[in-house]
Amino acid sequence: MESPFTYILITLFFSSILLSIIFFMTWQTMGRQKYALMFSLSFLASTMLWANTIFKSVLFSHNLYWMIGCSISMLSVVLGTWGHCLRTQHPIPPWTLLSLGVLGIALTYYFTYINPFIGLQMSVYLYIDSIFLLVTSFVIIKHRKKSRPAKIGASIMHFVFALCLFTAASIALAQGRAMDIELIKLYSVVNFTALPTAYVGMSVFVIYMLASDLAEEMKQLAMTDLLTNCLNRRGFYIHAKQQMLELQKQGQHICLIYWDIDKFKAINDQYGHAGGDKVLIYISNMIKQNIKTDDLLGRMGGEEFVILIGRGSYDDAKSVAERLRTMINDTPIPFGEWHIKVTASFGVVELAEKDITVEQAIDLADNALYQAKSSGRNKVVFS
Ligand SMILES: Nc1nc2c(ncn2[C@@H]2O[C@H](COP(=O)(O)OP(=O)(O)OP(=O)(O)O)[C@@H](O)[C@H]2O)c(=O)[nH]1
Repeated sequence: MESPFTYILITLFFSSILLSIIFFMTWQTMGRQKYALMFSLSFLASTMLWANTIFKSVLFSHNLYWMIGCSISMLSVVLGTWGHCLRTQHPIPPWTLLSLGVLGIALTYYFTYINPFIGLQMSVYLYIDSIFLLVTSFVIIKHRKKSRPAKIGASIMHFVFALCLFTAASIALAQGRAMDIELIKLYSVVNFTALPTAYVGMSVFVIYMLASDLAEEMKQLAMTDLLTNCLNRRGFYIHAKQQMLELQKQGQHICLIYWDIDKFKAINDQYGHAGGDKVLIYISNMIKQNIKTDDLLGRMGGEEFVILIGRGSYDDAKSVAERLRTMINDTPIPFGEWHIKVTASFGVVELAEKDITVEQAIDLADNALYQAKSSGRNKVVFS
């Protein structure tokens, strides 16, 4: 009859294989993101770690088994942390992670062969593993200002896993230079109860986090205009409602600007659809660069755009439209050997009343735009 620990190890071995396969498939199906491959390799390393522990007494001497286990464990956490840094575009350089991993292996080698010290031999690499997990926990939660539940969960699970490793390491260290059977028993209890739970919990939360990344990406895609990368009509309505409340709370003076490129059909006719597309992309980028990051720019369809802005006064807000009109008028757009001359007309409405809706504001601004068009184009009309 094998010890119950062996069955736990076998379960961990198979769980790690499955996790490695899941992340490999994620890598293949989610645009070959490097971080998913790193996670797959990290779990593959864990698989080898559990296999090494299962077969330890059969294959290797105790010290060799320990060195192999410590090296694979380091490899696994380095790859995992590296993956999380890639996912969050965190600037920690990979060589820092690798150096810390190599330091863990070197110290363990030193306390195993050169200056045998059982407490340090067993604990140093676990302490370093827990540093990696704490770094990962921090990197996940710091990624974006607003954390989603999946990220909070994944960050907490990495923290819990780090805490379990830290506890196991501290029990091992308490042995001192020689082995202490009672402490080894306690170490095994932590190793085989808290650690597997934290390990599986952490892995599941990472999968949940990647699924939630995908959901977020889909949501963004559904609200983005693919040609200009601005918000589309749906995205604009959703964001504008929240933004209006936010700007009202800040006591800002809000304006909605509805604008439309003049005689766009003629541009298409003269320069082809590609020329028209170039004009749409160029102008929307130019506008994005010349409004504040909090201002919302949306493409309502065709060559019609809308901007929601908040400023200290209505005069400031209204002057934005005139500034943008002049800029478009003064900036011929390079297209092949040509420079396309473009103008645009603007309708502007003040959102002075608190209970005005985005839809009503757009209707009013659209009326003003219509007047700008019918009175000669290339002008700004206030509602
Ligand atoms: N290149 C390109 N053209 C588009 C796109 N969407 C709509 N259009 C074209 O935009 C043109 C809009 O023409 P109209 O609505 O007549 O407006 P206009 O020619 O700008 O005239 P005014 O608005 O009155 O100044 C149509 O020819 C559409 O085919 C697009 O994504 N790319």
